[in-house]
Amino acid sequence: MAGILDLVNEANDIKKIKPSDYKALADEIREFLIGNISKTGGHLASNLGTVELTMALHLYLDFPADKLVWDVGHQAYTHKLLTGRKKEFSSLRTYEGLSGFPKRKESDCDSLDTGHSSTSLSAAMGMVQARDIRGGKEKIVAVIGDGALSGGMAFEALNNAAELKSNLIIILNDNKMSISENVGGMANYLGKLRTGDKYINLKQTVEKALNNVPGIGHIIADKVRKSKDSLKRLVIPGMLFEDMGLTYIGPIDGHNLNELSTALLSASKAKKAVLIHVITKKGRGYKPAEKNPSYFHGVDAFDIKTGKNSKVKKGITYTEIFSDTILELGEKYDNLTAITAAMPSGTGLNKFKQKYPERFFDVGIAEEHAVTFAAGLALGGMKPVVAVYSTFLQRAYDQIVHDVALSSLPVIFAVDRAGIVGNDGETHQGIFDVAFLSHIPNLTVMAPKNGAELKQMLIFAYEQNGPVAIRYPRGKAYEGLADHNEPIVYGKSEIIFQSNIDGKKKNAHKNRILLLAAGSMVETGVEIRDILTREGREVTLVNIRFIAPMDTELLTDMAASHGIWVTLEENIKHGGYGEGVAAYLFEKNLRNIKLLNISLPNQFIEQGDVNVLKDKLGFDAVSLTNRIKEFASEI
Ligand SMILES: Cc1ncc(C[n+]2csc(CCOP(=O)(O)OP(=O)(O)O)c2C)c(N)n1
Ligand SMILES: CC(=O)[C@@H](O)[C@H](O)COP(=O)(O)O
Ligand SMILES: [Mg+2]
Repeated sequence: MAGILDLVNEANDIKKIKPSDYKALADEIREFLIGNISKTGGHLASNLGTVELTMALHLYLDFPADKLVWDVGHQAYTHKLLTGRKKEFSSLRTYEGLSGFPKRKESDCDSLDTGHSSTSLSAAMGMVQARDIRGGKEKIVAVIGDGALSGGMAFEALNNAAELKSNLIIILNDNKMSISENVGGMANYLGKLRTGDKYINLKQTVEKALNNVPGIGHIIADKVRKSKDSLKRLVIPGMLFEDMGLTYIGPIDGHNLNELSTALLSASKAKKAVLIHVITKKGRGYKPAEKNPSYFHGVDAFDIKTGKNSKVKKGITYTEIFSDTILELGEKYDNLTAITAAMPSGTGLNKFKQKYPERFFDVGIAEEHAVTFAAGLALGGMKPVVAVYSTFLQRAYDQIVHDVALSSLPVIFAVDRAGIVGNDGETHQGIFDVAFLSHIPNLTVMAPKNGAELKQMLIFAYEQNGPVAIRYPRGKAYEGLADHNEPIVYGKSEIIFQSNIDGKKKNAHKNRILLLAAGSMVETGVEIRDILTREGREVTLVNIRFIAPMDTELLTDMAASHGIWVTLEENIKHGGYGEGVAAYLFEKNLRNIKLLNISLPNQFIEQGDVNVLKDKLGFDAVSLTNRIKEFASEI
């Protein structure tokens, strides 16, 4: 029997149902989310917390004319359900399926493509100014979480919001959580607001009290009402926002449709930025997620009854190796400090946090600050490790250049999720870090061939006096080549399999293949070398270890004995290692060497299972071997 959600989905408009059905709709949405995400995986807790909020927004806004801007956008599943995308939900975060984030190409009700935190206010403000220039009438609302509000961009936008002369509604969705517990001064401030009285009631209470004062009471009330500031100083809880030129409304119950609708209506009248502070519960409606919203922030498929992950664990991950190694280094060196930008769990710093709380820093969703904070720690004699996802490190480019590399400070960047990450799609693929790191002077950029070498590299990085970035992929660590563990020498590669360069075969040199593999591509290189060797080709496989500085000594040696070079890297082509090798060959006038640069295409890579994406990109060992054979046959 079609449920209310189906009615809304067909009508593509929540306004078509009766208010008496709202509660049932919310229940149906929650049941649908839990049922589907238990199969596909995804961001469950945040979405369970924003069901009523999203419904209220859809009752207030008229899509697609009005604009709703989600921050991060991981909590927009209900928005997608209310805008006709219910039937695609089983394809959530899969290749060519529904994105886990707002996507304008998916729906004209998605106003901004998001995935990275703290962008909503800036974008919404731009939309407001554009509306005013056009003389438009559309409503514009941004929804930002308390975690995202800890991001620098959000503060930059709030600072600028005072300039607005027309309506922007900012919904602050406060559930006390980022991925882990939210941190910082703003989190504390919001905590005070949460426990404070509601502004609307408080203001009326004060005015009523003053009016009851015999004689002069109503005069004071009148004065106070007229002199807004003193009233606000006296009663308003959201002083910080008010003093910044916004109007603050709240805190209100983010699960109460009436309160939400009243606040939206009240806010819509203001010709300025209005911040509505809503209190929600992350994970609401599913006990395991309510109890552990951090675990259920981003989940794989799970058993609804137990809440347990249905995925069978297949070996240790790079993140777990990082986590254990940092713990060992922390034990050995009391100047080792660890920093995360609101992702202690995802980056594997939870154990370090437990054991060395005084040397652990969660700075909130603030990658820029994290890097320069690390520079400060290094200047103070510490050895800071910034654990961060490749994609989020993009935020801190200038801090790396200007605050760390310029002074060659001993900061270690543990760049996790480097390469194709899969289901989070374009906004999360870790494919740009080699391009934006490897050209920075003084910065060493490394990539381990397997889990054991990640440990070796972290220990090696600790012993360096300058900044080192180590990039490694999401997921299970490669366990092959365990017997290849020669000590790391600065700037030097590791020859894994050396072909017989003394062979007397005709044109041996010309046809001998050199595979220069970086990080995760060494594993692929082993498979490629096996196939080619079985077919009688002479192949040397090198684990380059150092993306920067390049091991030019090795390249010079190999030029004398290998005529076909292939670089293998899991990052975009431009600014990659392969382009560096091409430049080297050109500068050295080594025209007889034929170079095939195998990297990811210079494009955004959509969502999907990592292996599916690699197949589609022809990035699997067999496809790459065929490309190499075709290239070699043309010579
Ligand atoms: C720049 C950036 N850093 C880190 C992340 C990872 N991340 C995704 S959601 C999230 C927490 C967001 O917390 P909040 O805004 O409060 O939303 P909630 O999940 O609580 O609804 C983080 C840190 C990100 N998306 N972007
Ligand atoms: C929405 C967001 O940015 C994070 O939750 C991210 O999806 C985490 O990625 P991992 O699943 O790789 O930890
Ligand atoms: Mg939150």
